[in-house]
Amino acid sequence: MQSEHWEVPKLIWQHPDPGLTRIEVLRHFINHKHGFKFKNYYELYQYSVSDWTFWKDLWEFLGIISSVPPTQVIIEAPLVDSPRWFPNARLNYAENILFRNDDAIACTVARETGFLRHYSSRELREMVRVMRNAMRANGLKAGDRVAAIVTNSIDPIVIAMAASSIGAIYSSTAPDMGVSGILDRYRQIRPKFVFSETEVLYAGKQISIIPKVVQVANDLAHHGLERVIVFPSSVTGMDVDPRGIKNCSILSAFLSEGRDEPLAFEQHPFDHPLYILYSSGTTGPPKCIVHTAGGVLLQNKKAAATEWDIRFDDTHFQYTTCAWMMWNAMLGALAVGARLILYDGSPFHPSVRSFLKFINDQRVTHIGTSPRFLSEIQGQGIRPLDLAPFETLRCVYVTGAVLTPPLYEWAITAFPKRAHVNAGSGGTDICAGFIGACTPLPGYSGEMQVKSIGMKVEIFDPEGNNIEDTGLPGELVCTRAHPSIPLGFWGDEGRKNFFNAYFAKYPGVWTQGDFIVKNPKTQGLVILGRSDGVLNPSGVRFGSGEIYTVMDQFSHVVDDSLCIGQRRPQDKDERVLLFLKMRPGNTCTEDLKVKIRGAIKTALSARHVPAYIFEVAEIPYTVNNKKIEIAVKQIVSGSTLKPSGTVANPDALKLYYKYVDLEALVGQPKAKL
Ligand SMILES: CC(=O)CC(=O)O
Repeated sequence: MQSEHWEVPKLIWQHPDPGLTRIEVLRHFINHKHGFKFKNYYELYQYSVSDWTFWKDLWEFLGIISSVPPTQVIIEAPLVDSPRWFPNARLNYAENILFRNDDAIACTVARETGFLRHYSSRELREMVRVMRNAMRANGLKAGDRVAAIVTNSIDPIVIAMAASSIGAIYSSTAPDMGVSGILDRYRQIRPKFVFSETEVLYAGKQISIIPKVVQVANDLAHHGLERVIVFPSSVTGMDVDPRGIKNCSILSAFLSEGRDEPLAFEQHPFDHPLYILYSSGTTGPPKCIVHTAGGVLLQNKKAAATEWDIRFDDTHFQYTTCAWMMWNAMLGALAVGARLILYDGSPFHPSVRSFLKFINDQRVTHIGTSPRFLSEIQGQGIRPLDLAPFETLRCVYVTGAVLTPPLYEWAITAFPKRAHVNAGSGGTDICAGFIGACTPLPGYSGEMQVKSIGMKVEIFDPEGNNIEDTGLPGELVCTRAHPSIPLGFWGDEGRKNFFNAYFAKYPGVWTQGDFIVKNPKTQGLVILGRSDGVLNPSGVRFGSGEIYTVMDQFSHVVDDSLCIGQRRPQDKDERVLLFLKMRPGNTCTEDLKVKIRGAIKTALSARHVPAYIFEVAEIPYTVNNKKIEIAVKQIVSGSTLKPSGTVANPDALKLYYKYVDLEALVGQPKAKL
């Protein structure tokens, strides 16, 4: 769509008192400090992406705790070389996250069973102290790796903060990941310790993960692992017998090995490694992305404070596993003095109604969720506001996939008007956001509001021209350094894989792999899908997100959908295939297909109409709840794939092989309408 065809979508957000927002306070802070006269977010943003001093301003504004404050902001270097930030500063990440030391609740652990346990910030620090001392007694030192197989509970925070207090590097996976997925990751990073829970509770089922831990421990013993530390889940509190697991202790025994020393935070450079996260490739070994302590701290505290406006004593609930970067990112809320809700389990068990009431009862101020969750409750005909008033709720942040306009518009009526429904996009690659919310600015249906402060995001055409003001879609790129560019990939000799992952497409420019468009009328941004999943029938390029938006109209009968392009070696052109997973009791009738085709034609164009629509039993997802489009596209185009441990339901991929030979299956494509 060219610039002149864009419209201003429905207004869905307007702050009643924009001057009170933290991002506005940051603007005044910077104006005052430098004598600038920036009038609005956009002027502040321009400064943030053209003058490195912005990041020092931000450091001061956020009150980053350091033993040596920075004097120099950056040693400039090409992005691909991960420029050094704040080279002379010394700080500790955990010291910043655990800055509160009082009786206010820092974390609340909750489970499907109704289990609830609060931890004050004083208790949390004490747990970290004991863990740190045990780790030190067992020889953990800066740069060593500590890995975990854990649910979202208090334990991963304690382990990660204790590791970080020493300068060790923390990495976690969720217990639902398969053995090969865990080994693909941890064999590469060679952890010294692995911490693991022994059972998991999900959708009412208690599952022992001991057999998995045995396999992981025995294998990793050949890859540098010195100790396995197991503990029962906080819900069951069951006794654990560590005898079948190599080099294994139970947590209480491990903790008793530490000396009684006070909590201390070792001071390291800003770019000291903190976390290893994994790229969610659905085939091939995962890439181990090494993130820096200072970069993650500055970015995640920035987002908590200025993007979501989380404040001291607020309550933040990000629904996530410990395998998704949103777990790491949510710790930014602790760094501003808020409480975290740590929930693990299904949001639908015993019922989504009780889950929503729990959010209300815990007086949550900020929820982080996914479009999938919202569309599920919408599809079930549940409107949260009918269940509870959500009196404290101020923000509903949605990420992980595209939040479509119908879902946006439903969400603003489903939650209180005061709650800022907004969407953001970034990724594991930077452990931060590229695009997100700006509370004082108006928000429009289907659009993310702004480029995040400090993030020089542009939209490129295939030749590398910036096309963002044309209204045409292109590649999301980042053309300037920011503090959470990772150090690189673990074990990536010569940085070859790092280069190929982000810099092969445009020289010197970070390519994120998202297909994006900007509405020139509002400056709002819309992710249309992953750029390697772009659909391209007869030369019309569009993202699957556009089809999913239309599919929201059918959410009462269609549970989920997957839209991909098929192009086999013998095909002259690509064709669009749409797969539907129906809600129980519904089938994909010819009549429904006609309605879907008609809706797509009306909303988009005849060129967007799928050549085929099929009912399938399952849509494949990654363990981080992302639809797997690329692997399905490859399968239906004739490739045979070996799914990686990142696929949550690998058997679902098998359902798609039969669509390679479509002609045998259904004959020639029908006329489109
Ligand atoms: C912030 C994000 O972009 C999170 C994700 O989708 O992985």
